Amino acid sequence: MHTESAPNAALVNVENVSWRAANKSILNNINLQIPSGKFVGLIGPNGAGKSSLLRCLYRFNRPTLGKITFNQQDIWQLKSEDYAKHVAVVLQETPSQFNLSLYDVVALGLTPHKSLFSSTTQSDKQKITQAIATVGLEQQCNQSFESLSGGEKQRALIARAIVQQPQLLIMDEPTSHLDVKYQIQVMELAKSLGVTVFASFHDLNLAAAMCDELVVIKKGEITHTGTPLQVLSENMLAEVFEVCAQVTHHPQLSKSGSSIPHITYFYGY
Ligand SMILES: Nc1ncnc2c1ncn2[C@@H]1O[C@H](COP(=O)(O)OP(=O)(O)OP(=O)(O)O)[C@@H](O)[C@H]1O
Repeated sequence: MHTESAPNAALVNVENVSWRAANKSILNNINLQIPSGKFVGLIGPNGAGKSSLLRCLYRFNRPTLGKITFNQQDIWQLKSEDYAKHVAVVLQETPSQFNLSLYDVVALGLTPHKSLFSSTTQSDKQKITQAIATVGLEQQCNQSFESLSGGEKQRALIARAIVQQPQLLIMDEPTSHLDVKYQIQVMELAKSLGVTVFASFHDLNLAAAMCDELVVIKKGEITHTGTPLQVLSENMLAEVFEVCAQVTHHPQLSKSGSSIPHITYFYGY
């Protein structure tokens, strides 16, 4: 398979995807492109279909209709181990890791790249140690994964993704249990990897600050796409999220120098 994409070419293409479960239409005719190298946020109210769409992208849900391509190849035509080499997933609920140490969990990122029974090389060990240092968890290296705090667990899973060296990082609400500092830290860490990221958010101000592009989904359909400035309008917030809000500008500019929208919510409506 191709492993390189030109910057801004679509790494992922979602074409006319619908997904039904329990006799209900959950996703309805989704069309979406995720450009290579961009940080794309998926936002929408509870039950809109964010996790369902992300699950289609990491092959947990098989679309009922339509097609998803990765580097122009249908993801269901790829061998699962090939897809796993290129796509890392960080979820909201940290899975139980059977008494593994933080180091062991991060080392799991190598699994898609290794053949069965092959041993860990010196260079593998270096990659693991380096990733742990990148997320600032050297002190916790031998601690059991289960004993880490929520923020440390999420950072460990990002370290696992760093070791995996994916082209695409999918994150489903990875910060919802974290305090403000870790919310920012985990997302900035994901951004610093320089890979394509597709992440769902509930915190719209965090999404505005982190994302190059936003996709809005409501009742299984995409309603808006564009830059945070284009998408996060007071009208959209009223229509899609049913809140009364004022959108102003954040005092900081984004790294690319563009204005970051900032939402202030009004109460009592
Ligand atoms: N396997 C399934 N079987 C039946 N219904 C499902 C299944 N998976 C999801 N749904 C339903 O699909 C709808 C969308 O769920 P989904 O988890 O994708 O929404 P979401 O936007 O991620 O929501 P939230 O913000 O609350 O996490 C919900 O009504 C949910 O109950």
